Amino acid sequence: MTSQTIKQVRAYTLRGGGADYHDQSDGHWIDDHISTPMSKYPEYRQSRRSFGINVLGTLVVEVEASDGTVGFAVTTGGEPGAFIVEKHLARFIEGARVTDVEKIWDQMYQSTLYYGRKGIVLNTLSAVDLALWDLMGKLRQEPVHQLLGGAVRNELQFYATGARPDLAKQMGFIGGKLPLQHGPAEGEEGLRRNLEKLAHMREQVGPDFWLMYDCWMSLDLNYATRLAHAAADFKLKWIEEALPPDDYWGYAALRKNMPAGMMVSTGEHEATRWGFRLLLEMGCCDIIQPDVNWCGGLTELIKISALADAHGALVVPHGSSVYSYHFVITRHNSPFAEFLMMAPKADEVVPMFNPLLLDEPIPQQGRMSVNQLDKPGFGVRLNPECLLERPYSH
Ligand SMILES: C[C@H](O)[C@H](O)CC(=O)C(=O)O
Ligand SMILES: [Mg+2]
Repeated sequence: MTSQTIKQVRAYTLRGGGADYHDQSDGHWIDDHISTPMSKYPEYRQSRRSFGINVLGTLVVEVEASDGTVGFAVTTGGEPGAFIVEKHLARFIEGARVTDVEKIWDQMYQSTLYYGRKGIVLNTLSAVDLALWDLMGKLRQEPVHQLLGGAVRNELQFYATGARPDLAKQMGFIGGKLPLQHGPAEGEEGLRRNLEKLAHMREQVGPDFWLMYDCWMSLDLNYATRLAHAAADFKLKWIEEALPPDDYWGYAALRKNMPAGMMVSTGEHEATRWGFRLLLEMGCCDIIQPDVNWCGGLTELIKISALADAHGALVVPHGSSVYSYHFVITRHNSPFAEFLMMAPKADEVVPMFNPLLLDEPIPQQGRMSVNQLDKPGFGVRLNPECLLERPYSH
């Protein structure tokens, strides 16, 4: 395999679900009055699609080795991501050895520093990196979790994110994370509704099931502190992404303000070892949540995770489907994983990147055996019924 080089890299886009899991149709819980940084504008409060949460769509990156074997990965990045891959990053990938992941990562990162560092550029870079890991696995006929050092346990355990933790409990998950629906602009009435929802769910699921609130960057320090203290009565396990991702100082203060036993989690919109270093060194949170498809891919996540381990923080990746599963099963400081409920009513388990991937494993009774991951690479295929477009080529 070491002699294999990369013949070609190709970038495609897709609309409607897939890696851009916010790109859903009307009536989906994920777009039903969720608190966001845009909620202060009443006209953008009811729907996140109204302010363009789904404008990017899915990006698919394929890398083809000299023997014709193809690795691929997906992310959120759509057409701008496709442009970056085809017009800029391709020069560092084509002709390189398949195993040169560190060098390719470094060249992609350093060459985009002047317009990158986070966001869409890092999403795109992540997809290239993950496609290379998929290709290495396929060429070696080994699952990626084996390339990462091997599973440290026989199964993954999941909590579910969605509007119905009560149903998630019946489906065997270990916890349920609700989207916070009302932000500071909705005042005391909104705060009361948030707490009523939590109280109702606590009643439904009993005292021991984990309940969390995902605040999607939408609160301020005062509101988040008040919410956390009031939510302690209903045994909220953690408060997630309460503040804007650049407010490291706010997170550090929030963590100090937490009621006993409640954790702060964040990081799904953070990227690279340098971004996570700030979160960890400033004591911003107990759990970091890098999205494997956004934070820099696996090559970077290995570094982020080691740093978190040294700081005593857990790494529970945001979403990321198979890209998370293959990593989490190999790390002691990633004791459980997230499953995003993509059924419109959160009432059944469907694959997270539905409909884009074939063979995408799903939890059964909130668990996934390592055997479900024992296929070469990430073990998934592109669904030929999803019509991919290649907007640029080089
Ligand atoms: C439910 C959240 O608002 C968001 O759509 C997903 C997320 O942040 C998470 O799964 O975590
Ligand atoms: Mg979140």
